[in-house]
Amino acid sequence: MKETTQRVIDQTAPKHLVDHNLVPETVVPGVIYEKRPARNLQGEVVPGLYNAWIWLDNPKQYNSYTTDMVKGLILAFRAASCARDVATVVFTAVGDKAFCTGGNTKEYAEYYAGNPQEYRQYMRLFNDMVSAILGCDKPVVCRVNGMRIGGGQEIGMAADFTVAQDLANFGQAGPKHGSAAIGGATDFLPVMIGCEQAMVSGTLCEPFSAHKAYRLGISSQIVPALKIDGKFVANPLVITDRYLDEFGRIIHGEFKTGDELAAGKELLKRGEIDLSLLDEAVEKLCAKLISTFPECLTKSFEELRKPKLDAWNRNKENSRAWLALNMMNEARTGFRAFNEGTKETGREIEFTDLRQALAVGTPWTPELIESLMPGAK
Ligand SMILES: CC(C)(COP(=O)(O)OP(=O)(O)OC[C@H]1O[C@@H](n2cnc3c(N)ncnc32)[C@H](O)[C@@H]1OP(=O)(O)O)[C@@H](O)C(=O)NCCC(=O)NCCSC(=O)C1=CCCCC1=O
Repeated sequence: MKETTQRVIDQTAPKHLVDHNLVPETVVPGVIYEKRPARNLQGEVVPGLYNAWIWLDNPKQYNSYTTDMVKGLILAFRAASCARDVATVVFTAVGDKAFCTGGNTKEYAEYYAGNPQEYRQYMRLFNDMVSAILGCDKPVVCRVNGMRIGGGQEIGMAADFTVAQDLANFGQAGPKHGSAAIGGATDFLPVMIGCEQAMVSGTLCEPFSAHKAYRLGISSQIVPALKIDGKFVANPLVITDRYLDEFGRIIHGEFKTGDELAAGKELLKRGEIDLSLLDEAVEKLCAKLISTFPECLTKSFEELRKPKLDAWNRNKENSRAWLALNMMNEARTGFRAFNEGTKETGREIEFTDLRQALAVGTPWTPELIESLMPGAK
């Protein structure tokens, strides 16, 4: 730093700083808040400036968030927002399998199923978490270390940037597990990828690859993560070497099939996952972000968030109410099925059985729900 600027700081910066945090501590199990020194474009540490790395830490359950973790995230985003010395927030998760697969289905099935008033309170916290990301006073970079599914995709899309390792899949789970992707996805997806692709993602729940996410515009950068014999290679399960099929349809980023897929799986088994390029890309983006005027940057991202924020604010209260009541029937059934099912029985219900029952006016009863559980005799 120039000596003249340092002199001004010494003479004019207040000796005591007011703490604007809601609570002094932000330590919640399952969420890690870490301040890492910020770096400039040359990769050098900039003394006195940091990036806040907010980690989901529940890798055994694919970094799904429990109620306590939702609270932890709200506090963490508030802490980062208030920290004068924090330039950028990096929102990520532990491990290389999953960034987040949404709400914790065990908690949903064992506590919230059939308990709409409790889920309504949970949804207050969930909504506050999404709003905390969208309202963060610092730019938020989602470092996608692995799959981003369901509510995980929703909180990821609430971030300003998405930088992903290319083995990560993206998608929604709601209508397959008894929910609707109205925790942000139905607000953000049409804005980000257009109505038709949003419809495909939000209703059919077929995951798409990082390469496709990049092509559609959910991610601004992807990097390879698989190393074979010490060399990075693109995700071998996905078509990355050609753009069109013989009929002119886009196949770049689609999942391989047949022998090509089998060969890809063999390669994947042989390799090791290394997220160093992901970290490099994230650090570089953070460095670009601090090489700007702070207020002008803030005004810019606040304006650019508006299409997402407007849709979110328009719908979030209605969504909360609908999701709460849906815990009486479809969510109660779908989340229990995922939680109680196994790889052998399957973890989804027979959807056509339910539809056939409803088509002849069968009411929702506990007996109907039991009969739909995977493996029910
Ligand atoms: C498709 C999957 C994401 C990944 O499938 P696969 O690769 O086959 O892994 P699994 O064997 O299924 O999972 C590995 C272990 O992780 C546990 N797991 C995964 N996801 C969750 C979760 N969300 N909560 C709790 N535990 C989870 C899984 O049980 C395995 O552990 P085990 O001990 O059994 O070996 C697949 O995992 C999947 O579909 N997961 C569930 C996705 C989901 O339904 N998420 C909730 C969506 S709804 C949501 O998030 C909402 C947010 C707010 C608004 C309302 C709402 O609904």
